[in-house]
Amino acid sequence: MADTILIIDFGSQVTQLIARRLREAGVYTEILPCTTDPENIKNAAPNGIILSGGPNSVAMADTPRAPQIVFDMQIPVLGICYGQQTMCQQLGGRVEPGTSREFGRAELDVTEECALFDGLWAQGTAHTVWMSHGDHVAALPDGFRVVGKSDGAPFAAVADESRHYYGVQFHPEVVHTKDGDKLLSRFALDICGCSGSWSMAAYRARAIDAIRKQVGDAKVICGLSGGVDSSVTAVLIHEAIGDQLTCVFVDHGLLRKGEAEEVVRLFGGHYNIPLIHRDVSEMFLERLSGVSDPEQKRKIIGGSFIEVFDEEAQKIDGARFLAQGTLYPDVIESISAAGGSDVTIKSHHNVGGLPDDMKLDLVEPLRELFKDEVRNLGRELGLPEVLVSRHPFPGPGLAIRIPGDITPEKLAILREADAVYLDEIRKAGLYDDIWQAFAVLLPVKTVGVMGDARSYEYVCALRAVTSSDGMTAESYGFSHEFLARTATRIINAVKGVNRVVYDVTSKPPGTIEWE
Ligand SMILES: Nc1ncnc2c1ncn2[C@@H]1O[C@H](COP(=O)(O)OP(=O)(O)OP(=O)(O)O)[C@@H](O)[C@H]1O
Ligand SMILES: O=c1[nH]c(=O)c2[nH+]cn([C@@H]3O[C@H](COP(=O)(O)O)[C@@H](O)[C@H]3O)c2[nH]1
Ligand SMILES: NC(=O)CC[C@H](N)C(=O)O
Ligand SMILES: [Mg+2]
Repeated sequence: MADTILIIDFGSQVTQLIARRLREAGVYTEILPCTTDPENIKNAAPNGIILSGGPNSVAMADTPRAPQIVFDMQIPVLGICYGQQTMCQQLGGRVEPGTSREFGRAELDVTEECALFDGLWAQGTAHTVWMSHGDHVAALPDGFRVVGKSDGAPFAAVADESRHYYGVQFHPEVVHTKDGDKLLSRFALDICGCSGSWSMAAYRARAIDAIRKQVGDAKVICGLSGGVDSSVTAVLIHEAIGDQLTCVFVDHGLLRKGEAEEVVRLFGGHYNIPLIHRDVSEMFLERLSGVSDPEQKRKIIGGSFIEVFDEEAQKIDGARFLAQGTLYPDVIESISAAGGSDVTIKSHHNVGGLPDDMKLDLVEPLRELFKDEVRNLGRELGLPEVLVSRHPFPGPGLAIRIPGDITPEKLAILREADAVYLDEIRKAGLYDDIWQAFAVLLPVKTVGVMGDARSYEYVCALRAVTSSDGMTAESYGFSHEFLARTATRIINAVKGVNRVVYDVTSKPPGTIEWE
């Protein structure tokens, strides 16, 4: 069994980032909700435990606490934000509510040396950290001492080295906390004694094991879009269960130009996995006709996808499972997690857009990973680089790139404009510098002058972003010359567009897609 750090989740938006930082440090992690049965904590046999942040207030009655077993196991514990607060209170300290709020950047003064900071942050130095709290620890339990403070948190870092207990009010897991990753790695490797030898190869082995256990000798169908996530999912599952797997590629009429042929060629050519190609474009377009609300579009698409998968499953005797390339960002944006803090931003078709009465059970081996980790897993599995480094393309396709209602005419215009845009990006050698690029067709017509005549046509917006995991993103800084050239080519080549604009919004406050 690998070294394990257990994360007890109190519902923070960034709990998964703790897991991710530990994976980067070569440490295997498991996340359990704070309401878990204490037996599960014992059975995980962790080397150490991290208590996450959360939206509740320790100062209120009936808010979650760490199961007592956490403190009975005599292993190192690190409490982060809510985790620090509840740890201090449960061990005999006190938390004060709502007097000194800190959100965003703060300065941590290291007031004393401690094992957690060893070799990293010296006494008397100050460091930029990221805070997000209203409550703070106001009295320490026996055995603890303060080792760092900030303006809003007199007990911003605390330690009881004899028991190997540590607490921080700031969030070491977010990139805005400088060297926060090193702090977490120090906790896992030096304080908990993990070896740091866990890797994507180990993830692959564990995932394959879990897939075999879950599906037994049943048959599985896998929704394959030709994108990175579903390709990695399919190859991983194929490695686990071989010919029990059939892939289904759904052509919903919302794909990009030439995409269906490309998927069949890219995937069909490389792998020995049966691939069913279903053309259901008429059904999708009919159901979407006249619908302009983004969430309604997403629900219709999610439901229709499942209908097609159900039909295909029935044709394959005994197919009980549906595999999807769902990633963690799809999950966090779509549903409210155990702690109840996550708000719904948009219903990703494969999570929040799923119907309630699903017949197939889900197999989602990538559900805890971020995009760049999936790419590394794909490389580990030997997928070709052209597949692994493809830009993401959303399941609902062009439907969420045409604000307002969708018509065959608008789809045709968008397909052409998008193809020209991507061709220009490839020609300029920029494809791999950009995380995702696409065109959007706005439901707005403007006046232009073309060949001395008046035109009255749609506006096309171009979007390109850089990102590492899609959770945050920045608009890509094209040269003006590139944008002007591309705009000219789109207007010349695509009938129905007479104006092109570039979207410079980052995420947040925008999202990557327009709906
Ligand atoms: N056209 C499609 N046919 C079948 N399944 C699909 C289709 N589009 C999406 N899916 C399913 O929905 C999942 C989520 O879609 P998503 O776009 O996030 O992933 P992807 O297409 O595999 O990868 P990428 O993010 O690189 O586009 C996919 O992994 C796949 O299982
Ligand atoms: O498969 C998907 N089904 C969806 O419903 C969906 N919505 C957004 N996306 C993709 O997710 C990433 C983040 O997008 P947003 O910033 O727009 O939420 C970007 O890469 C988006 O393209 C989706 N992918
Ligand atoms: N991010 C957190 O864990 C916040 C903890 C608690 N809700 C507070 O405001 O102090
Ligand atoms: Mg996709």
